[in-house]
Amino acid sequence: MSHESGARPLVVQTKAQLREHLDRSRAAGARVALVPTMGALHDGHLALVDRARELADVVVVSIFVNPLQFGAGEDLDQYPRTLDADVAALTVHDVDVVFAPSAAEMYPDGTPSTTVHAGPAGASFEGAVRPGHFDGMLTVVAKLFGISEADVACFGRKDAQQAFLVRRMVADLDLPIEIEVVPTVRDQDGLARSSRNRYLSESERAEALVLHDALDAAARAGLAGAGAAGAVAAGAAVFAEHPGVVLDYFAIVDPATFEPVGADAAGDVLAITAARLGTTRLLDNAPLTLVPAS
Ligand SMILES: Nc1ncnc2c1ncn2[C@@H]1O[C@H](COP(=O)(O)OP(=O)(O)OP(=O)(O)O)[C@@H](O)[C@H]1O
Ligand SMILES: CC(C)(CO)[C@@H](O)C(=O)[O-]
Ligand code: BAL
Repeated sequence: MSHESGARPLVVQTKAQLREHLDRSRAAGARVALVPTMGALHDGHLALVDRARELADVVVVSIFVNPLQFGAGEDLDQYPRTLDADVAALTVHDVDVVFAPSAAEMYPDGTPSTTVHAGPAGASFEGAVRPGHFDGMLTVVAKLFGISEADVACFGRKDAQQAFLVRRMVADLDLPIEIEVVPTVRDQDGLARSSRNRYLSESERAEALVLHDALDAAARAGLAGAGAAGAVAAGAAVFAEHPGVVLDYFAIVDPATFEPVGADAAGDVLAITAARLGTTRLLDNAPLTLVPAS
């Protein structure tokens, strides 16, 4: 059960191998943490791994580019696949097991006939731009929970709507797992780390800071008493200075429901945004406080 510090993780491709290994660990009393990823790992993923290490005895990282959550015309084929580099990074972070199944292993009969439906909160924002995305995401996450029987799973706050929907699925379906949401890791200038950042050209990388700057502007407006509409306007104004960036949405939501807040909302809320730079889609979010105007 114990993992030697600095040892290469066990890399398994099949559900049976993973189950066999984890059954042995559990029989020895180990608590298991799961970190679901699509690979092309960066410091954001590694922060999830480090948190998982604190929460459990055995850390499993899954690496699977899940076809079910990609729409037609999205980047399923181009999505970076860097397994050797990923395993090397996970070795340094003391991961016990990497589960890297093929699509045939995960979906032996093709698209499963039973899937998870994300419900109304899965149809807005990311779900509106990427129809079916969250059903596909929740379906694979439910399968990973079932295969690993993990005690806890770690997700990133960068994908806030995803984390919200995973928590809701766990509550709605009484799944026996704890969900831990880990703060967003950023580059020094504030850009949220993302596997898709590597698609950006040099000039797009410089412009990508617009997401962070718009969230900052909204936070300042919220603190200054501008209200939800004023905060949205402040964020949108930053995007307006970058006509080459296509804004998908900029909104203020209630983190408890993921619904847009009303005009008279006050207190702690969440600003969320997504935008396209060329063919690359990025998303980000930040908590903000709406202070009532005095
Ligand atoms: N910058 C980050 N900080 C913290 N967690 C992150 C960060 N980026 C991704 N994660 C989390 O890592 C997990 C796996 O995400 P994924 O493999 O899709 O990486 P990604 O960088 O979000 O890629 P993409 O470019 O596809 O959005 C998710 O729970 C996600 O929220
Ligand atoms: C949670 C996840 C690994 C499911 O495929 C994916 O949506 C991701 O990487 O955020
Ligand atoms: N990081 C969220 C997974 C996706 O974009 O498909």
